[in-house]
Amino acid sequence: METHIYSSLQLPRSIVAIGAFDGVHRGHQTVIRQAVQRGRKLKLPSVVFTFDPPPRVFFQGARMLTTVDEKLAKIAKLGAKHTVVHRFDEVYASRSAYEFIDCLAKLNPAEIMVGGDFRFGKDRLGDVSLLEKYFKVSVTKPVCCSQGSVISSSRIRQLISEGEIHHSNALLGWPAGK
Ligand SMILES: Cc1cc2nc3c(=O)[nH]c(=O)nc-3n(C[C@H](O)[C@H](O)[C@H](O)COP(=O)(O)O)c2cc1C
Ligand SMILES: Nc1ncnc2c1ncn2[C@@H]1O[C@H](COP(=O)(O)OP(=O)(O)OP(=O)(O)O)[C@@H](O)[C@H]1O
Repeated sequence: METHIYSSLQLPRSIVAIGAFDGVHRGHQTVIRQAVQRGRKLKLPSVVFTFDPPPRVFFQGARMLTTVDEKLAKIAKLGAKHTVVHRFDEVYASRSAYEFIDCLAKLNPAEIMVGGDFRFGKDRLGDVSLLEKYFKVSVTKPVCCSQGSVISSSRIRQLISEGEIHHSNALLGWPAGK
């Protein structure tokens, strides 16, 4: 896997998965795997576009589940060809949804994979329907745990804070630290 930390990447065509991907939990794994599989099928490079720190860590001081290196190692295991890591800071967060779309356009995505609740740009004003005006978008169905609730990094953080390590590992889909 080629990693592009805080640098821009330009590609003639690609398949892109976007998200904070903190923990690279089972929901994230599904989004990323779909991009990897689609890329293999269409013979296009798969790109995971992510942020460091995760926006929720930056804005809300949430506990980070994986360091950027751990996150990159997990994404590599899932078979992505490239990972772009964008520094998430005050300046980046103030970029508009349209500026983010311009940035994605440099990757010439044939398809973009995200979950239905994906938001982007200043004040989270960009959503899936805006993205769909510019690109072909595939929305991954929510991946749920055996009890039926949607898996999220927030839920895993809560379980860890309650000492529910066994349960949090089940939602992560790989043991903590691996
Ligand atoms: C250019 C850009 C600007 C953003 N600005 C904000 C913001 O002002 N407030 C906010 O809560 N999140 C902001 N975000 C973070 C998004 O809400 C979201 O967390 C991010 O796109 C990752 O998606 P995910 O949380 O679904 O993984 C921004 C994201 C991008 C790409
Ligand atoms: N359980 C899930 N099933 C399907 N897609 C998901 C799931 N969780 C997240 N995604 C998608 O994966 C990408 C990255 O999501 P993100 O990093 O915001 O995860 P999250 O678990 O919802 O995080 P947080 O709880 O911190 O908001 C987004 O496109 C999001 O919509």
